[in-house]
Amino acid sequence: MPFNNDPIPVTILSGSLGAGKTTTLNHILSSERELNAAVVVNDMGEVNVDADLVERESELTQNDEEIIEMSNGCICCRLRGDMLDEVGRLAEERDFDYLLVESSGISEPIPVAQTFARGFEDAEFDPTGVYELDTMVSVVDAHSFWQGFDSGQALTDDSVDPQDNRVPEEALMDQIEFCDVLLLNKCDLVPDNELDEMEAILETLQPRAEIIRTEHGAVDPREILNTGRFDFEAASQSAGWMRELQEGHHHEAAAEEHGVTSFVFDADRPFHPERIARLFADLPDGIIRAKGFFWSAGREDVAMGLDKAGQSVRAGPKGTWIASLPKAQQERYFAARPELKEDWDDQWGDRGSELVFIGREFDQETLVERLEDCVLSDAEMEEDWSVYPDPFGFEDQRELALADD
Ligand SMILES: Nc1nc2c(ncn2[C@@H]2O[C@H](COP(=O)(O)OP(=O)(O)OP(=O)(O)O)[C@@H](O)[C@H]2O)c(=O)[nH]1
Repeated sequence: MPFNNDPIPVTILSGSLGAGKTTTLNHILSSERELNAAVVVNDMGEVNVDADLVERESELTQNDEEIIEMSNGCICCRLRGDMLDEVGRLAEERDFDYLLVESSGISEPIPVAQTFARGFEDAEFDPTGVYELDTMVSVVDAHSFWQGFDSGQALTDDSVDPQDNRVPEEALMDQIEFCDVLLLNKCDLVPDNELDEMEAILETLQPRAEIIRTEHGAVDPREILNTGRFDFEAASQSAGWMRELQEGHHHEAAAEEHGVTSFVFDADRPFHPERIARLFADLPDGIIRAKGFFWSAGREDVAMGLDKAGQSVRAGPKGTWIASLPKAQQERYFAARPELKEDWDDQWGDRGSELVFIGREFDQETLVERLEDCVLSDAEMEEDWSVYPDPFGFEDQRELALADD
C-alpha cells in the first residue's frame, strides 16, 4: 500500500441485538473485494460470536481483514479506552484503508462517535487526524420494531445493561435519533404497508437520516462507506423531538398519511406532582416518544426531565433552572442567550414545562386537556406546595412504575 497520511475513514454500525449488524458487515466485506478494511467487533458476552462470524465470512471471501474483538463489555463505556488503544496500534501498522466498527446491541452511539471524533481522555492514543468518522449507521430490525414498541417485549431482565439499567428500547431510541443512515432491515418479514408506516415513524423520530430498506443487510456499500455524511453537531441536533422544540410543526407528508403526529405542550405554571406522575404512567399507547422538561410544584430547585421511549418512561430530576443559579452565573446565560429574557417571569424566572410528544393515531386534543388538568389551578397556585407528596424522588430520572396505583 502506498504511503498515505490522510485520515482513515470510519463507519460505525449500531443496532439492537440481532438487528442484522453482522449480516450487514459481512455483506459489505464480501461485496467490496477491493475494500481493504480493518474491523472492530464488540460483543457484550465473553465469547465473541460476531467476531467468529465475521472471521468465517472473511475466510470464505478470502479477504484478509484485520479483526479486533472487543468482548465482555461495551465500547461505549468500559471498553472505550481499550478500543482506542487497539485502533491506535492498528493505525501504526496502517495496512488497511477503512475502519468498520460493529457496536454491541446495547451501545449508545453518541459516546462511540465521540471516541472517534474527539478522542477519550483515558486513552493514550489520540484518534484526531488519524481517523475520521465518516458515517454512523443504525440497523433497525423491522420485524421486532413493532412488537418491541407495542408490547414492551424487549423489556426482559437479562437484556438490561447492568452498568446503567438502561432498557433496550432506550438504546434503540438513541440509535434511531443519532445516526446518518438508518437501515430498516429484515424487510422480507414485514408487509409493505407496515413498512411504509414504520418508515413514517422513523422519519418523524429522525428527520435527518437517510432511511434505506434492506433484506439480509444487502445495502449498496456506497450508502455507508465514504459518504462523508457524519457531522457531530447536526447529528446531535437531529432527533425529531429536538427539532420539534426548535422549529415547531413541520410534518412530512408520509408521516401525516400514516397518522404520525407530534406536538409541544408548554406551560408556565407548575404541574401538580401526583397528577402529572399519574398521567406520565398512563400515556396513550400511540405515544412512541415523549421528551422534555417540566416543573413539578414543590421542587422549585430542579428541572424535571421526561423521557419516554416505547414502553419505558422515565421522569425525575434532570437539570437546573437558570433562576436557581447565583446571579453572576445567570448574567452569563443572559449574555449568551438574550432571548431567555423574553420569557423570563418576574417571580419564577425560567421555570416552566416544555414537553414534546410524538405518536401515531392518538387523540391529541384529549391528551392536551389531560395535561392542562395537571397544571395547578388558580386556587392551587396559592397553596403551600411543599406539602404535596413528591413521586419523583431525588435520583436522576427514575423509571416510572406508577401505572398500577
Ligand atoms: N429474515 C431475515 N433474517 C435476517 C435478516 N438480516 C439478518 N437476519 C438474521 O437475523 C439474525 C441476527 O443477525 P445478525 O447479523 O447476527 O444480527 P446482529 O445485529 O449482528 O446481532 P448481535 O450482534 O447479536 O447484536 C441472523 O440469524 C441473521 O441471519 C433479514 O433481513 N431477514
